[in-house]
This record gives sequence, structure tokens and C-alpha cells, in this order.
Amino acid sequence: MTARIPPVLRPEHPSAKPLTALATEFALESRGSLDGIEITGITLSTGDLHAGDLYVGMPGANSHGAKYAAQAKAGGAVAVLTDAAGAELAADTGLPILVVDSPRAALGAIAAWVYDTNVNPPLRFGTTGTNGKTSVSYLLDGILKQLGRTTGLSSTAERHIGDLVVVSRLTTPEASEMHALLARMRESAVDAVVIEVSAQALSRHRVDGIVFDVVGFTNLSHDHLDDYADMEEYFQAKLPLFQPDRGTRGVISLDSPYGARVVEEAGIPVTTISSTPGVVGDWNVDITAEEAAFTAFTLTAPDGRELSSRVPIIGRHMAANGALAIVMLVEAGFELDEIAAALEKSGGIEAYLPGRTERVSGDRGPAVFVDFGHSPDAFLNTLAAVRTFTRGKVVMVFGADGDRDATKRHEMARVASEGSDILVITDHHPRFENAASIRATLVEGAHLAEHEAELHEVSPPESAIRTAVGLAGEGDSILWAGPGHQDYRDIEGVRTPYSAREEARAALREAGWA
Ligand SMILES: CC(=O)N[C@H]1[C@@H](OP(=O)(O)OP(=O)(O)OC[C@H]2O[C@@H](n3ccc(=O)[nH]c3=O)[C@H](O)[C@@H]2O)O[C@H](CO)[C@@H](O)[C@@H]1O[C@H](C)C(=O)N[C@@H](C)C(=O)N[C@H](CCC(=O)O)C(=O)O
Ligand SMILES: Nc1ncnc2c1ncn2[C@@H]1O[C@H](COP(=O)(O)OP(=O)(O)OP(=O)(O)O)[C@@H](O)[C@H]1O
Repeated sequence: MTARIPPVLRPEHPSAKPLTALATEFALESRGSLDGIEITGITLSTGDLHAGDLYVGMPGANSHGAKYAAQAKAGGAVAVLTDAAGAELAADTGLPILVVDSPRAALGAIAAWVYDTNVNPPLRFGTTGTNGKTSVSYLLDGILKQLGRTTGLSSTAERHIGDLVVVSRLTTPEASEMHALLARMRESAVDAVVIEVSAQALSRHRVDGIVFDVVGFTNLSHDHLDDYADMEEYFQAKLPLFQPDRGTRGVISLDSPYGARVVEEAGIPVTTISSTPGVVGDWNVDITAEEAAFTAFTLTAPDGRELSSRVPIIGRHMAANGALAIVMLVEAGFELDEIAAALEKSGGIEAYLPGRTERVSGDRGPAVFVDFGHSPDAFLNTLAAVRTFTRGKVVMVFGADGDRDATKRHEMARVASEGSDILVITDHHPRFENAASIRATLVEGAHLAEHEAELHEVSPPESAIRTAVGLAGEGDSILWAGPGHQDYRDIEGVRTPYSAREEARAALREAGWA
């Protein structure tokens, strides 16, 4: 069931907490009288304000949140938490003000206290890495359900509470939203929670106040160099998840060279897993079959026991993600035999990964996959997966994000050209950049490939997918990378409704492949 409810999920029955107790608990400096005031929620956005909230006025990249304190008061906020500069900005509201040095750094612990999320918490899993966070999270969620657990999930694509599903805004929500979500999950008797943790979330304190039972690392490769100065800074941003204030035990994939460095620098006990031939981990994965509908694997434990299963999706990397999820469960205390039995009962891991090499075509015509990949390494892996079972040509369609890491564009296009027979370069989210100049950079990158695919430049993407379908036939495959599950395109800051999955299906129908 997909419910149409507001995207920020809050507890339906929050308990009221005296503001004086909050000030005492965290030894907060205050302005104005706190007496008799009770808070029932906490938010850092006037766009998500409930009566009874503590409004957090946070200095941001665009403005100081305390500037909106009067608006927050009008919406029912009963107090403000901010820094010294914010206290001046919010003074005229007459609301009581709590003052901290860094509202962002204080938010996680305070939100956990407001929502009591650390009282008898469920099992908590956190996954980070450049690629595979969403996939591992959905696979973990799927196996937990197969083990009879009631699960909650927070990912780039969706937030789940049992059967309730809402679309996500950020990959990892801000700490106030995160703890509200956890509180809502508790109301639904969720006993295992799976959370995707972005580097940005770690840099911005979004998972503060949570100590994960098990944390996982998938890989690290070129991405987000608009947010981080270089790969080293990006790598360092991931490390705090593997320290005792954030995680208890870790499972580290050695499939990228950065895995070994996470092991060296982790401050918690970790176990390793490898699916890379020649790289030996504590746990090892062998891929045993790659088909158009599934990938099968055998996972060997440190004591030699084996578990053979399959993921319902293409690619060796997806089998590696499934195996990583299994080891995370073992580290959480589940028996390997118990997991093996649950998976065997259903013929493998049961999970639907929205927009992750999702097949949108039927039995006739080219196989068409819509994917969320937007980095060179994701392209490398997904193209290899598609190639494995494609008898004919591999056609790739993609465009690059505007106003995001521009340094990866050449490499994305080079990898795309190397791995495909026909490459259709198009637009993605131009945001405030010029779409034609993004395409020109991608065309340059494609020419850097040793093997140059037949190149087409087609705008807009609805024409590009039709070009691709027109160039493909029975036995060929089309990989449309970038949009994945997303339901909009961002053009000059306006989010126009757009579904690549629907667009691809329409193109197939029009070509007579319905
Ligand atoms: C760079 C970044 O992370 N920015 C985040 C930051 O925005 P900001 O500092 O610019 O905030 P601002 O606009 O100056 O506003 C300051 C404060 O005033 C508040 N405000 C502002 C206006 C108003 O009318 N009312 C109001 O309350 C804002 O909520 C904010 O608390 O705080 C905002 C409030 O929570 C976030 O929405 C925003 O995320 C933006 C949307 C974003 O795109 N972030 C990306 C980079 C991100 O975090 N991505 C990662 C990883 C994705 C991946 O793996 O690919 C993710 O986890 O999603
Ligand atoms: N283990 C992996 N190694 C390399 N590529 C992967 C791996 N797992 C998934 N991918 C590819 O990376 C892309 C993104 O996958 P996924 O959404 O699971 O990653 P993510 O880390 O959640 O990314 P994002 O943070 O952008 O949401 C897809 O193209 C997918 O096929």
C-alpha cells in the first residue's frame, strides 16, 4: 500500500516534555521564562511545524533559521533553540530561547530526548558507501521481513514503516525528522530499523543520537566532490559511522580499496567481506549464476559454513550487496542457519528495489532497465551486469546532474562509451546549469574512451529514450541511468513531475513492444 500522507512522518501520540527538564538535562543557557512550557515535537523547518514544537533556528548556507522564528511562533512553536546570533534574531518573538554553540551539533541528542528514541530501541542498522546504500538497505529490509520482523526503512527512495510508504526528500533526513520517524516506527511496533547514511548526513550530524547495532560499508569511489575538496576528505566523512558513539559492530566490504582503510581506522570491532576475486575477507562471496531476473551467490563464513541464495536483480555487485546484508544480520545476532532457512523457503531474498536496474520492459523487444546510477563506478557495474545476459547490442542513455560534482562527468561518459555499443547522451536534472553545455562535456568525455560507442546526442530525455528504443530490437538491452525511482526533473529549481519508468514504458508501447 502506498499512502498519500505528508512526507515528514511524526509520532501520532507524542508525549509532552517540560522545557525546564530539557534545559536541565542538557545544561542549556536560556533567555525568558521556561516555566509551564511543554514541548511535543522539534523541527528545524517552518515547512514542517506542528503546534507545541521547539523550533530550532539553525544557521544555514542561505540564511539563519532564527530569522523565521516569528513565522514559527505563528505556526504554534512554543520555544526556540538557537545560537547566540540566532537569539538576537529571535528575541522580538517573546518566545523562550535556549542557546547552544551549534544547534546542528546539539540537534540529534535533543531530538532523541524529545522523542525518547533511545528508550528500548529496536535493532538498528546503518549503511554507508558511495554506491549500494539503498540496495543493501532494501535487501536487509527484505530479509528481516523473511525472518518475521516488523521493519522500518529510511532510504534515498522511500521511508517505510511496516506497510506504510512515503517518498523521501533527503537520503538521510535531518536529525529532528529522523528521530520523529523512529518514534513513529515505535508506535507501529517496528522491531528492526534499516537506515541509509550519506556522507553529508555524517558531516551534518543527521544521525546523531543513534547508536547503530551494526553499521555497513559498501565501497567508495568518485562522487560528491562538489561537497568535499577531494577523495580523502570524502573518505574521512564516512569514518565517524565506524566509531563507538555511532556504531557497535561493523561489516566492511573490501570490494573497493577504501574498505581496508575503514578497517584500519574503525574504532569498533569489524568483520570483512569480499566478492572480489583475489581479495580475501573474513566472509567471501562467489557469484554462481547471472541471469536476466536474478543473480545467485554462495557466501562462505569464516568457519567454512556456506549459504547459497540469490537476489532478484541483475549484477555481481547486487549479489555482493545481498551478502553484505546477510553478514550484517549475523553480526546483529541472527544465526546463519536461521537466515539460510528463511531465504530457502522463498527461493532467495525477496525485495523490490525501486529504480535500481529496474526492468520496465516485457517479454518482447529490447530489455529496458531504469537505474539510479550517477557515478563512474555505478556505470561500470551496471553496464557489466547488463552485458552478461545481452545477446545483442547494449544501448545506454544518460545525462548528468547540473549543479552537482562536475568533475565526474568526463569519467562517467568515458565509462559509458567503453561499456556500451550505442550511447545516447541526454539531459538529467540541469538545475541552474545550461543543459547543452553539460551534454557537450559528456560528449567530450565519451571521445576519451578507448572503445567509442556509436554516439547520439538527444534532448530532451523523452526523445532520447525513444531514439534508444528505435535503435534497439529483440535481444538488445537499454540501460537508462540517472533518474531511477525519481518522480520529477529539476529544471531551474522547478521540480516538474517526470517518471523515467513511465516514459520508457510509453516509448516501448509506441514502438509496438507493449
Ligand atoms: C547542503 C545541505 O545539505 N543543505 C541542507 C541545509 O540547507 P541550508 O543550510 O542551505 O539551509 P538554509 O536554506 O540556509 O536554511 C537555514 C535554516 O532555515 C530553515 N528555514 C528556511 C527557510 C524557511 O522559510 N523556513 C525555515 O525554517 C531551514 O529549514 C534551515 O534549517 O539544511 C536544509 C534543512 O534541513 C536541508 O534541506 C539542506 O539539504 C539540501 C536540500 C540538500 O540538497 N542536501 C544534499 C547535498 C544532501 O544532503 N544530500 C545527501 C546525500 C545524497 C546522495 O548520497 O546522493 C542526503 O543525505 O540527501
Ligand atoms: N555494491 C555496488 N557497487 C557498485 N555499484 C553499485 C553497488 N550497488 C549498487 N550499485 C549501483 O549504484 C547505483 C546506485 O545504487 P544505490 O541506490 O543502491 O546506491 P546508493 O549508495 O544508495 O546511492 P545514492 O546515495 O545516490 O542513493 C546503481 O546504479 C546501482 O546499480
